[in-house]
Amino acid sequence: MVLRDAMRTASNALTDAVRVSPGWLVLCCLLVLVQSVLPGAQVLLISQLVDGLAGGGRPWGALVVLTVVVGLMYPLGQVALAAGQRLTLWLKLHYRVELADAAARLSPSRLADPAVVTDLEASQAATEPLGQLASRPVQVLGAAVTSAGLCTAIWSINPLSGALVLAALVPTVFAFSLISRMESAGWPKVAEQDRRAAYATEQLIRQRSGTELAVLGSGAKVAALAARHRTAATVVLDGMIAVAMWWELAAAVATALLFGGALAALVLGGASGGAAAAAVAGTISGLNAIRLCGYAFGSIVTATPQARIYRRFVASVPPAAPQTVVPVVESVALDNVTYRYPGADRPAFSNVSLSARRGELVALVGVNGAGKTTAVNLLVGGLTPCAGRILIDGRDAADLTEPERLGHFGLLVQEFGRFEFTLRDAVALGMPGDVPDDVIRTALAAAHYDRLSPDTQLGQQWGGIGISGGQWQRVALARIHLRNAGIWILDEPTSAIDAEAERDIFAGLQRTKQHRITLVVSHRASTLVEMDRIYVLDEGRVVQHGTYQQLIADPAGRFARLCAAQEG
Ligand SMILES: Nc1ncnc2c1ncn2[C@@H]1O[C@H](COP(=O)(O)OP(=O)(O)OP(=O)(O)O)[C@@H](O)[C@H]1O
Repeated sequence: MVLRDAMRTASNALTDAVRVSPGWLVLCCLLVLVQSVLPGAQVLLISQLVDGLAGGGRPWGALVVLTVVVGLMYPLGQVALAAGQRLTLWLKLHYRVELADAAARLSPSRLADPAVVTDLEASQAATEPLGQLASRPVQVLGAAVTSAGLCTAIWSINPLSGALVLAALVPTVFAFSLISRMESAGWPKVAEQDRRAAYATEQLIRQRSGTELAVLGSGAKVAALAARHRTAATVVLDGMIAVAMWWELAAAVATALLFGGALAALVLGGASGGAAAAAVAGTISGLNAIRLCGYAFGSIVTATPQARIYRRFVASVPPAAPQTVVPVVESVALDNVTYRYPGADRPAFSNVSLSARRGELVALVGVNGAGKTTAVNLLVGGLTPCAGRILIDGRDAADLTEPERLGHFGLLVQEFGRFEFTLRDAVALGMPGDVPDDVIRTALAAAHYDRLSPDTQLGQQWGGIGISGGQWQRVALARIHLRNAGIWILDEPTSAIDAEAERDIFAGLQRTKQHRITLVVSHRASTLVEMDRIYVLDEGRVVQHGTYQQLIADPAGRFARLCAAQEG
């Protein structure tokens, strides 16, 4: 099983190397193969040289060739190493680019699955060992050729010695199979602890969370959490190294005994002095080859689980489907929709029906946990209803492909991205393809943020400018203006924006509303006066709906109580 999996991993890595960097792979193979026949040749030449000298001759031929062979070993080894490193470099680049492409194709519904995010992170970590994988089977092959060459050379002197030299490979391969199986079980635990430690460390070094922790004086607590996870990972690793050390020691002793047996068989078989000297030199080369073979084989087996996660993840992401923005949508509706989060004991969203038509400004309002974000995720397809339908222009959204469905929406989420690119690039993310500067400027003006040049680099860490939370929100809003899809979903679109600009932004939405359906998610009653219809959500149900005036007129209603609580 371990062997079969390792062979599949090795063959996949070689296939990738053939595609990505065939030149370096071929050079690597050639150099390693040439290098691997040298120890066998060395044995024969030493035997001839020593026996020739003992016989009183001057074996110049053997001496010259032996000098060439020994002289070639070191430079060939160095060049093979460099070729292997270059192969690794290009493969690593290939895997990183391939993974970034796959991550860019992830749909919101897949991103909502925590297992997908875990796999993505594991795949990211896998690009490093994966890059090194292709040179490993070449090294194993080289070691096998070295052993076979030595075996043949020594066999010609004494067959039993030759067989023992070949058998000396077995303990190492066996030990590394066991070590690798143990490591395959241990690595996921190490990776999990490392992931948690990295997350905690990130909180310390990210500007926003780091500042909050510094102000709270609680950085040390987070550092202690990170240390706890790192320690747990280190303990698992340390245990694995201890076990591996014993297995390697046992294999080394068994190998030494087999080589010793090979030498003893030579002596008992009455070998000449030259043969004995050659066998000793061959033993040293053989031990090196076996050590390298064990290491390379172990690396393949250890990387196998990571390679499997990487390949499964990349293969699971469908090819890019171009998204076409749909600029005109007549209606959108939730039709009796129920949704229960996996593992939750009751639905977060129960039998909700609501609708909006082109030209309407519709609000979803409710306290924390009322179900507003769930409603948004159901609409855009991040979540799939347990019952009921989402209708876009009367058509069940479940019948649309994910890119088709997403093309209907411009979504401004509360946790909008603060993309520290140039202002042009940060806004141009709003729509596919290249966007001319005048279109970028128009979008920024619509979001009331037109005082900076599109060339401005955002983010001080890149030598650019720092901008405020409200200004970031306007950049995000400019992306929605640029996208200009038929349905706009704005989740607290002005939460970080000052009252004056907020008024302007809502007046702008009101003025241009006939072109689209606008759904606004908000807690704040002051922003809702402009709305044509308001749905009040409570514990996952629509408890009231109507215009602002209708809802406020019922002092016992949920909406009026919500407003009163906010004003109070
Ligand atoms: N991933 C999740 N798994 C399980 N339950 C969840 C998940 N996300 C939200 N919930 C639960 O679903 C309910 C509705 O949450 P939702 O995020 O939709 O509320 P919300 O109205 O957007 O709240 P807020 O105003 O705080 O953003 C809550 O009870 C919440 O605890």
